[in-house]
Amino acid sequence: MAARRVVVFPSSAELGPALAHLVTSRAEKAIASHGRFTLGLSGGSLVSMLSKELLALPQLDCSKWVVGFCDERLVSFDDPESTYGLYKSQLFSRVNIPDSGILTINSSLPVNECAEDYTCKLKEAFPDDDIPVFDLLLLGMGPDGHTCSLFPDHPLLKETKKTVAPISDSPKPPAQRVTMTLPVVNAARCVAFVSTGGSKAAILKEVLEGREGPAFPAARVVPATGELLWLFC
Ligand SMILES: O=C1O[C@H](COP(=O)(O)O)[C@@H](O)[C@H](O)[C@H]1O
Repeated sequence: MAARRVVVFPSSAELGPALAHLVTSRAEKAIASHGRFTLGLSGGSLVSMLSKELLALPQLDCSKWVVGFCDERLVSFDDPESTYGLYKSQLFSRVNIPDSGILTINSSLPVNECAEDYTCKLKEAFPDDDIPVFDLLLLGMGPDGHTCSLFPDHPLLKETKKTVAPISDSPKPPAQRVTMTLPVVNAARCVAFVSTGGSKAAILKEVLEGREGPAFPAARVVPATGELLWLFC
């Protein structure tokens, strides 16, 4: 297990540029080592912060990026809840990432088939890995300690075989989603949580310091050999 690094920023004005630097420095390193950069994106508050910060960079070359989704809501891409839809309008449409480098779900499928289809897409994108190994996963954490679409006390926390799982009883709407499982998250080369807002401070303390009772989903993110970073303000 690699060491965890926790960085506290006074505000999102400082956290944002550090996040952009993390992404571009990991991209540079990955492309130099294996010719492409594989990035897993979360939704929620991360979308606008990441998009704004990456677009503010003087130069951004995404031509060798392969982007997947740590979780995705099963809604059409033009629905305001669609994580892909939000990134498309705020980021992908403004940078040079090829369409073939964006691994979207098929939102017209029923949730179980959608998860199977996304599993196949990841397998095709990572033909040499038994389990997809992303260069960088950017995760959020909800005020209940959830991450991806892995919620407290949910049976999906125990999933060990699937790389992508369906969920149809998400306590946070929309109810139907697909999510990377903990084995994929914990196989990444680097996992970075981005957490902003005082409302999450109490739960963050419990995630970082542990608590009595079952660990929160976010606390179960412990990359086997990769790095774990927490960026929060
Ligand atoms: O529903 C979701 O929530 C989490 C946390 O979102 P935030 O708005 O509290 O940052 C997010 O990471 C996940 O991708 C999303 O589907």
